[in-house]
Amino acid sequence: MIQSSAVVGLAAFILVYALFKRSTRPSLSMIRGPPSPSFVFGNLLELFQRPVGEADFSWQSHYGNVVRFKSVFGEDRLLIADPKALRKILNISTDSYPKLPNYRVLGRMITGKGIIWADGEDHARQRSIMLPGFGSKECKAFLPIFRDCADSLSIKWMETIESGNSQGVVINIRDWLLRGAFDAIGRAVFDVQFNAIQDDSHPVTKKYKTFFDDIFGLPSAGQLFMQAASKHIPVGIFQWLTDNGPGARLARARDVTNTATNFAKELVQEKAAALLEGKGNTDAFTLLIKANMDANAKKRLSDEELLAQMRTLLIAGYETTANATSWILLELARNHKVQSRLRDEIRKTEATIQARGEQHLTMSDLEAMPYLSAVIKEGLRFHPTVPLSLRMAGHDDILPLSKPLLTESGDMINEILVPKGTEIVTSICAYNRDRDLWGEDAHEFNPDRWLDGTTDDKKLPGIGMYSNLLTFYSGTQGCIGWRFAVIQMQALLSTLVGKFEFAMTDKAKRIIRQPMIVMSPMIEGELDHGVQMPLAVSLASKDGEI
Ligand code: HEM
Repeated sequence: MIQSSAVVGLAAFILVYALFKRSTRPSLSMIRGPPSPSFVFGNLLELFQRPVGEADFSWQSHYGNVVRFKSVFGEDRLLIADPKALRKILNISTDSYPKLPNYRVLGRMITGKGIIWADGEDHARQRSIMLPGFGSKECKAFLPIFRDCADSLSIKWMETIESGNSQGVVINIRDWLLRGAFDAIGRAVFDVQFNAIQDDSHPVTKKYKTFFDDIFGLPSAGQLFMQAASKHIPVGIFQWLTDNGPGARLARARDVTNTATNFAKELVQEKAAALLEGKGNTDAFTLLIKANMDANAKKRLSDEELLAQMRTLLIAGYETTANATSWILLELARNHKVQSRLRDEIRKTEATIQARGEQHLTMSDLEAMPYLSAVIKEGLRFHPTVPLSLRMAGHDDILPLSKPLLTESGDMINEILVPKGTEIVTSICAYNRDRDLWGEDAHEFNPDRWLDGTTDDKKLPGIGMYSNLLTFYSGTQGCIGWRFAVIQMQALLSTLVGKFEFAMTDKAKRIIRQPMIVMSPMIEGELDHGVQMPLAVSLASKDGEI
């Protein structure tokens, strides 16, 4: 009784406060957008309860690359996919577009006060210590680890196919790719053997395996409401609520935090001791600790921040890459010609390696495979694993637009005034499907666009970490692990597509892209079975024919 009165009281306070705040702010009413089906939830359910991109693409095609939609209690938010506007937000005026304070509280709950939580100078300081572990040379040096993981996965799939008494079996490839990504992160970033491909009983892999699904998957209307409305709760109180509040999702997050913190503490101590003895390894985290030891006192990360970076790298690095690779294999299963052409390129590379009298692919081999690169870029464009991110206007600002935008009054404008406090969805998935950038067939999976001149770097807007894609975000908050991810995907795809053929199953035809911070595959009608991508897998013929 007391609890429900408190909830009603809190909701009433939020409503009054939200209406007051809104009445004192300049309006966004000139920007067009979809009608809101509900005063309480606005358009949030369309955006976060439907498959990824459905709302973004439909709004983009109706209203253009800047869309006004409603958050809770009729509050305006913007969805932005316009390249020039995004460039200003992410590359030019980053400090004017901070992360949302209430979402930072959620970030702190999941990773601690690390780089995902940090903003402004704090963020720049943390990032400068983390970057040396993820340079081009460092990531290329991880190739043997990625190859090993791909080989171990292949052995498991071969065993499954052989035990299936037939040439083909159905394998939940997403589950295996997740195990492979754990092992890759474990060895390359932490120099730890999780051995998840062999057996996923390590306490860390067990706790993290369904982390995103358990905490962010299939959010109820109430949860979405609370996430958005929490902006009106003072940060200290919201923080206390996430640390102590009831609810299975919060309890799950706290449980994972405890496991991860214990794991991180041991490892940080071990690595620091090894470095002091002059025995440091070349895993990314050792490089990070070394950079920290070498930094001047003002720049140095505290012990708490070091632990937070470990949790951040663990969380940021496995599901993203595993899902991205799964989505590409789904496209190959759907597009046999693409799959076959990729396998031809892999066979030619294998022949070159044999002719050299060697066994393993090198970075130069991978870099000399244009079709593999085109398939990966197209997969990352078409299925961006992190489909959106939120930012807020720190002060009134003017955003330039790449293309004139039609307003409610019928005028065409070339820039928009964004009032201080406006929450902005930077739509990675909508930017990646913009027809002006990627061509009329932007909604089709077509690796050739990267080879036939359709995507002309000179015409693209100069944002993103990789090939003008927004998939790894952009600017000083762009993904630091993008090279790590791309090389891992190169190793995985060249090994797996060389050895196996992938085909659709009845279930795979019902795969949908579920939003859970990352974009994960689920089967329509089987959402309660969790994340899965069941594909038919058989041995690929040696001559590359399917
Ligand atoms: C296909 C794989 C990946 C995708 C699509 C991806 C995507 C992203 C995106 C969109 C962001 C920006 C998030 C935001 O600010 O809201 C980000 C940040 C980040 N990513 Fe990745 N990521 C991937 C793999 C990785 C890997 C493998 C690592 C590390 C091993 C990693 C580490 C990070 C870190 C530390 C940040 C925070 C950077 C900062 O705030 O300065 N990511 N990633």
